[in-house]
Amino acid sequence: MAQNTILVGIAGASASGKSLLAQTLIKELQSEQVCVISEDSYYKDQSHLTMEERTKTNYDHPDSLDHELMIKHMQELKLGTTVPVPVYDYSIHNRRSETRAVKPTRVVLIEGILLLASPAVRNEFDLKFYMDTPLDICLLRRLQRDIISRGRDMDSVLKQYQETVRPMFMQFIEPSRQYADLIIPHGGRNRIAIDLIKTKIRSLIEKH
Ligand SMILES: Nc1ncnc2c1ncn2[C@@H]1O[C@H](COP(=O)(O)OP(=O)(O)O)[C@@H](O)[C@H]1O
Ligand SMILES: O=c1ccn([C@@H]2O[C@H](COP(=O)(O)O)[C@@H](O)[C@H]2O)c(=O)[nH]1
Repeated sequence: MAQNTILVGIAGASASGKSLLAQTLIKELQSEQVCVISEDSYYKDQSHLTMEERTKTNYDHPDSLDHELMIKHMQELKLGTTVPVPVYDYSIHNRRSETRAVKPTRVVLIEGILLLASPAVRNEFDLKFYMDTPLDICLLRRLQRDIISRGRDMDSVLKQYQETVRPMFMQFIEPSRQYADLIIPHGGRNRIAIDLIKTKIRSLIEKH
């Protein structure tokens, strides 16, 4: 039996442009056969911790993510099942009580920092991309984004960057680059990469 849902992974450093690339593809493809899930949705539930304790979590280590649930959802999507994806709220460092129903569209884009770091997760993907944006550019974009959209201040972003974001990038994310099928430079506005990926996705939708 032909596989119905194709899973496409977009990995890379925080603020490398993964989400922008995924959203641009969704907007420009204008197809009901494509949707996007963020790995961030699968940060573990932290309701049992105080806000102060939550700020100390290492959100760049694989242990902070419920990859088991994510893999279960990836496998269910491939079997044609709609899945309840958790909704994550960065401002409280926790999941919200509601979930988002994601249907098994022909192509499901999944974007996240640690998608290629473990064999169990990366083996579920049919196509794997890695956003290869220089780290200093990522830091500048993260500072701006986290202050404007994620309820953070400059001191906390810089402290977290030095204590966990950069070290975990070196330990887990950068070494996972070798597992990508395609490496994308210049961030989420790389027009040639966007057009090539759109052509590939359209051909997958048409073959269906
Ligand atoms: N090529 C680019 N040029 C300018 N800004 C960009 C570019 N790529 C991403 N950004 C901006 O940088 C920030 C981080 O990008 P985002 O897509 O959220 O990264 P990620 O999903 O990898 O964490 C966002 O505010 C986004 O609009
Ligand atoms: O509560 C949280 C959860 C995550 N983070 C940071 O988010 C990034 C991953 O998301 P991107 O969209 O790829 O940037 C990761 O580096 C975590 O440090 C957080 O700060 N707080």
